[in-house]
This record gives sequence, structure tokens and C-alpha cells, in this order.
Amino acid sequence: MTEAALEATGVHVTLGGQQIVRGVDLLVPSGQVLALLGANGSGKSTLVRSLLGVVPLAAGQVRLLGAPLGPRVPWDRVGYVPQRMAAGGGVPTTALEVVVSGTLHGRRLVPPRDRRARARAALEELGVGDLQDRRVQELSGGQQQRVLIARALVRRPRLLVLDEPTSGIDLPTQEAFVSTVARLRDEGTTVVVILHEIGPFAPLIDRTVVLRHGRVVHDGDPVHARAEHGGAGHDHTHPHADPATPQDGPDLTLGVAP
Ligand SMILES: Nc1ncnc2c1ncn2[C@@H]1O[C@H](COP(=O)(O)OP(=O)(O)OP(=O)(O)O)[C@@H](O)[C@H]1O
Repeated sequence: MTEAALEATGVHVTLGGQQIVRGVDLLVPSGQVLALLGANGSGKSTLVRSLLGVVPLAAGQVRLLGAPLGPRVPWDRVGYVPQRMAAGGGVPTTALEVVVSGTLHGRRLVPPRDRRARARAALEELGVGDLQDRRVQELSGGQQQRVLIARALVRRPRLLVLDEPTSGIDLPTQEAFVSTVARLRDEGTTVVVILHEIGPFAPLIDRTVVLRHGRVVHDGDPVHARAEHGGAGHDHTHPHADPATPQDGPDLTLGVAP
């Protein structure tokens, strides 16, 4: 049997006194590309942050790449692209330095010798090689996002977790990025990607999980939202907030893709 890249059992997360994630079980086999969908505020970012140990679990267990969440996880092989984070964290730093920082982790505080070459290659792959010496604070949101993706790729991750990685990125660059993810998938990388719109990721997705109010309401075949939301021409800029009061039934109309 293939080892699970990610295994979560009974995960609950409470933030600010509110239950945000309510009993999520998720087993992601190695090599799978899983899309995590759900309305704004349904708990997608909080779930992945808890799976990566960024926010504490109120209950439940998580294993990543065969080890329980904690120091035994091979963090050097876990890449994470958070949502909407200033790439430099407010500190003056160049794009290249941000990407080089991706080669470091808790047990490797001395960067590898080929760090600059690897970082340049990752920036080139994302189409921002020419920005390597620019301060990230001077870059646009989309350019900063590509720097953050390069920082995750430079680790050569076996597990790659992406939180809305293509928001703010133009379509040609999104397509180039999807090709990069396809190459990683072909090399055996497991990918968990939060998406607002499946868009150019559609051919890559093996499985879709939909969250609602912190619970899984669909887990299985790729799904597409109703045509007006999933259609290629739909401008998905309006919010789809999770209603404050949980109600029965899914909040997206889902159809199983042929
Ligand atoms: N640190 C926090 N303290 C209190 N509440 C929080 C915190 N972080 C997130 N939340 C709340 O948790 C809920 C889920 O947020 P989360 O960002 O996980 O949802 P999401 O599905 O990723 O939404 P989006 O698509 O807008 O990114 C929201 O109601 C949010 O306000």
C-alpha cells in the first residue's frame, strides 16, 4: 500500500473561542493532487495551517510524510505557500534572499552550497528570474506571490501545500505554474491546493474536498461548481461568505465531473 503523505484524524481547531474546524478526517496518499474548496470563511486556510502545525489542534492527530506532527516530520521536504503574506515579512530583503530562505529549516540552519543556483532556477521557473535582486517590498502582489511559490519549490518538496497560489497572478503565469505543479506531480510530489476557482488546475486534480463550516461536505471525485461560478468566463470577484448559522445541506451546488 502507498504510504499516506498526509493523514489527519478527528481534527478540531478553535480560534478566538470559535470552533473553526470540526472533526476533519483526511487521508492523502502519496502522489495525489487534492483541491480543497469551500466558501469564504469555511475554514480552508485554518485547516491547512493546523495540518502544518502553524495553529494548534484542539483535538485530533496529524501525520505528515510518515511522522507525527512535530520535530520528526521531514520539514525540509514540506513546501507551504501561505495566502496573502508579505513576502519579506516587513524586513528589507531581495527576492533571491527570500527564496534562499526556503532552503533552511529547523535542522538545517546553514544553507546548502548550491542555494543561490537553486533559488535562481526556482525564480526562473516562475518567470521572475529578472527580479532576483529587487526588494520584495517593491514588487506587485502577484510578483510577491511568485517569489513565495519559488521559496516553496526550492525545497524540492515531497508534500506541497498551496493556499490560493494563483490569486493575483495573470492567466499565462497561472498556466506556467500549473505546468510546474504537473511536473512535480509526475515526480511523485503530493499536492494539497486551496482554490477559489479550479481554473487551469482542472486537469491536474485527482480529488476534491469541500469544506463547509469547518466540516467536510464532499470528498471524492473532482467537482465543478454550478456553471455560473465554474464557467471559464465567470469573473469570480464577489465574496461567497459562509452563512453565520450552520444549515443542513451543501452551500455549493456540486456536480460530479464526467
Ligand atoms: N486567528 C483567528 N482568530 C479568530 N478567528 C479566526 C482566526 N483566523 C481565522 N479565523 C476565522 O475562522 C474562520 C475561517 O477562516 P479561514 O481563513 O480558515 O477560512 P477560509 O475558508 O480559508 O476563507 P477564505 O476563502 O476567505 O480564505 C473565519 O470565520 C475567520 O474569521
